[in-house]
Amino acid sequence: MPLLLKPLSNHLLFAGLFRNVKICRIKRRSQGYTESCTLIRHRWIKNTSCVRESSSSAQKQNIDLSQFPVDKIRNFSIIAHIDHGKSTLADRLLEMTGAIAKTDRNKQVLDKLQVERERGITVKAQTASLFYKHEGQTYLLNLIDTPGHVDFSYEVSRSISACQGVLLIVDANEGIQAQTVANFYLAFEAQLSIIPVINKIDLKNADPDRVEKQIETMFDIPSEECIRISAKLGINVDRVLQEVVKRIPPPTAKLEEPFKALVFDSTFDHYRGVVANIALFSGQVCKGDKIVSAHLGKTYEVNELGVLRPDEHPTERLYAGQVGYVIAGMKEVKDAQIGDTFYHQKQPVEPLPGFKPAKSMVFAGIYPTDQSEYPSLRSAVEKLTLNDSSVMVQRDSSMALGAGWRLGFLGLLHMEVFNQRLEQEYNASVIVTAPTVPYKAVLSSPKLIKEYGQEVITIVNPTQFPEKSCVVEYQEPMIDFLLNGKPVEELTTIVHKDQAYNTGKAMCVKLKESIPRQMFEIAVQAAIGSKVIARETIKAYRKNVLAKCYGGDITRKMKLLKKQAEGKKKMRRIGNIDVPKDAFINVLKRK
Ligand SMILES: Nc1nc2c(ncn2[C@@H]2O[C@H](COP(=O)(O)OP(=O)(O)OP(=O)(O)O)[C@@H](O)[C@H]2O)c(=O)[nH]1
Repeated sequence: MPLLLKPLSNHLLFAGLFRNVKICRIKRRSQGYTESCTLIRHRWIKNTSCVRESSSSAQKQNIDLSQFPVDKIRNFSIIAHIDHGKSTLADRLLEMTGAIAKTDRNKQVLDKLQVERERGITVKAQTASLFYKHEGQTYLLNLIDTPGHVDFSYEVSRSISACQGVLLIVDANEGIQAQTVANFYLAFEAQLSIIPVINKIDLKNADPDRVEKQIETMFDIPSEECIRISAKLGINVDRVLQEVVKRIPPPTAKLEEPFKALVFDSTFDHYRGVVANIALFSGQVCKGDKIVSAHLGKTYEVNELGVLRPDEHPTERLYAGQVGYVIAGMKEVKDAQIGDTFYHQKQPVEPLPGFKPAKSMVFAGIYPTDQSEYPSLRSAVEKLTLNDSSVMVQRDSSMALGAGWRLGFLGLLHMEVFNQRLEQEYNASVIVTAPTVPYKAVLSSPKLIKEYGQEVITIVNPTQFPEKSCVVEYQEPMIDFLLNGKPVEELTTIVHKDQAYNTGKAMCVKLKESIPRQMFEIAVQAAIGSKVIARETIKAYRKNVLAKCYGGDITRKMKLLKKQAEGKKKMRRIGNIDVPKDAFINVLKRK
């Protein structure tokens, strides 16, 4: 029986009725902005996206992207530590370029997911194309807002692959934090132009001078290159756009070469199948073209393509250097994997390198609460992992809970957000087992070595722990402590992953208290592998031992300098940092 919907006065019927299908989508207008909702089995669920008020200039007019040759394009990401103001700055840039209306309701527009709005954090990178007039020329700026939390850093590394530059936002009060450093290095290693932006200068405790010096010391970027802004109040934000045009180079894409595009993000739309976000490295593509996925070798016909403003805005074509979306009848999740390359059917190209797989740090089992819901949960997990390719998926089963999966996440917050998205976006009801970290076991039993085909195995499921008698040793993840980027062996410690952040933070604080200030600023960092999880900064100090030594008594001056040198000898040198023995004792005693 078709389900009948009675349109309410202030509701707008969006997608019609499907024969024998109890799913309907409507848009309802509430307090000035429009929300799309999905009705499934007589239950209202809020959809993942909120369509915000757009400005009149951003109404769906025809956009001819051919007027933007490569030299009129700038692709950039906004990167920063959590809460330093990336999404707020993105709002201002969208407003200033007319993509959204300037109203109090348009807050963190690029945080489209319900989970992002509820938690007030970004978990998915989002793209928006802006048109910006500068010195009589109109530029196409493609902005990607990224998450700040370490658990979503995979989003940052993927976004960076579609860009030539970044805005590195630093809070004028908090200064450089762990993810500022980690994200800086991601951009630096990708050889992108980095524009430091000191945000929140309106705060009472803002100290932009100090932050400018930090940026100069840590990243070797002259303080004159920093832009001081208040994203909240819109102070000096216009300068950010001017500098994007001036300092970020255009993409090196060539229009005359065959079409080649990198899939840097994908979502699954319940009605239209896979929507792939692509960055065009060369050539052009238009509606009706036959494109091939290099990963699967499958051919698809382009049904729709366009730019994100930040909502989908169809266009006729996309050209080299541009960033947009493409819908090509891909109904299966595996049809558009993130990192895949698309090319024209008749012009095969060498695929782009794609992305390094993410390394899972936390594992948990996920099972449907009711086994009859296994097929629908499988489809939900597949669709969500298309949108979040950093989740590792392995089939699993348990005597008590039945068939399910063992999923690998980048951290506990990542795990929570994934489960919340399963519930909110797919109406899934799941049982999640206690999270564990991956362990390694060095096997001694020849039988087991033969069975696994190797001597060292990784265990992500506690039930697969081999018998103690068959194992030489078990290994678990550990933190290294870094002083100005150099590891300190003595402080390397093994802790449970759950306690890694707290232990790392506490030891960084203790080290900061114990290491005397030196002639230069010192970054004390706790890291797991190359991932920095906590950080403290020891400010620079310049002690002039000759300050009280008046006149030209050279022997007295020599004595003072010798004494200073002897004092330094007592300290252990690590790289270029002097660490007194007491500092080690203090920190280790604390354990
Ligand atoms: N006073 C002041 N507050 C700001 C400014 N910019 C952002 N904020 C506030 O800082 C908080 C975090 O801002 P967001 O824009 O969500 O930060 P974010 O970096 O996008 O956060 P994540 O994406 O979760 O990492 C919000 O409460 C903003 O209102 C500013 O210039 N001044």
